[in-house]
Amino acid sequence: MSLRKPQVPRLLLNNVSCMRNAQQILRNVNATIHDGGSLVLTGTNGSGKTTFLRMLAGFSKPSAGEVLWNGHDITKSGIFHQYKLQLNWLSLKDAIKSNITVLDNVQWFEVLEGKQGKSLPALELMGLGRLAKEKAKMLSMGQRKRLQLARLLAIDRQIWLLDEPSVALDDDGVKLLEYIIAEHRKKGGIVILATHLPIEIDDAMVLRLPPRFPRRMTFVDMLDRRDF
Ligand SMILES: Nc1ncnc2c1ncn2[C@@H]1O[C@H](COP(=O)(O)OP(=O)(O)OP(=O)(O)O)[C@@H](O)[C@H]1O
Repeated sequence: MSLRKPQVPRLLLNNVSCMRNAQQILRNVNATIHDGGSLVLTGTNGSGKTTFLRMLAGFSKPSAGEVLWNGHDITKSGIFHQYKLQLNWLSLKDAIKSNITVLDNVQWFEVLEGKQGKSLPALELMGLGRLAKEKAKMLSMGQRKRLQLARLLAIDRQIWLLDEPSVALDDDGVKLLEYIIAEHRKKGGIVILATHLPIEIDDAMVLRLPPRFPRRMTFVDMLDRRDF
């Protein structure tokens, strides 16, 4: 008989609901995530994927249920202070400053983190080494996304919250994204991401959020109907 205590999950969502602007967006969500785990959020536009990530990032509080980190409620201020230092947030707003260099756009975040030396290797891994000394305004959409991913690597925190990380990436970019996610997880990192696009992540839990409103016939459906 094993006497080992059951492991406390790094993150636990216990019957969580979340409101936004007085509207119920998420209802009774449950998830358990251990070190090295990954959760992929899917669902129709407006189903609440970003809301889910924002709640985990602490931008909004659950209206019911609880989010536990190491068994502690993240909404308690002492806990949140420690928890937020584990988070790395990537969203469609990329916070890239156009008039400083690509390298400075990563290094600035790294320095704020009290770290050094990872920015250039991260940019090189993401295929932007050649552009490191250029102003960021030179970057294309996909290159901007690669820069955001280089930041994740340079800052190197445990919990990645990624909102549509593969948007604008080409095939190689998506493969790089899949690679850095796999490497991060091997080190015990956690990756929670929202996406509409296919992405290969081994053993990821997939949570499909239900649509918020009953689906009505759309223009696309009308085009599909032969008798129309
Ligand atoms: N700033 C806001 N204030 C109030 N309600 C909002 C706000 N942003 C989004 N919502 C509402 O919250 C719901 C969920 O939005 P959310 O952005 O989480 O969906 P999503 O699944 O990420 O959608 P998408 O696939 O389009 O990115 C939507 O129905 C939307 O109307």
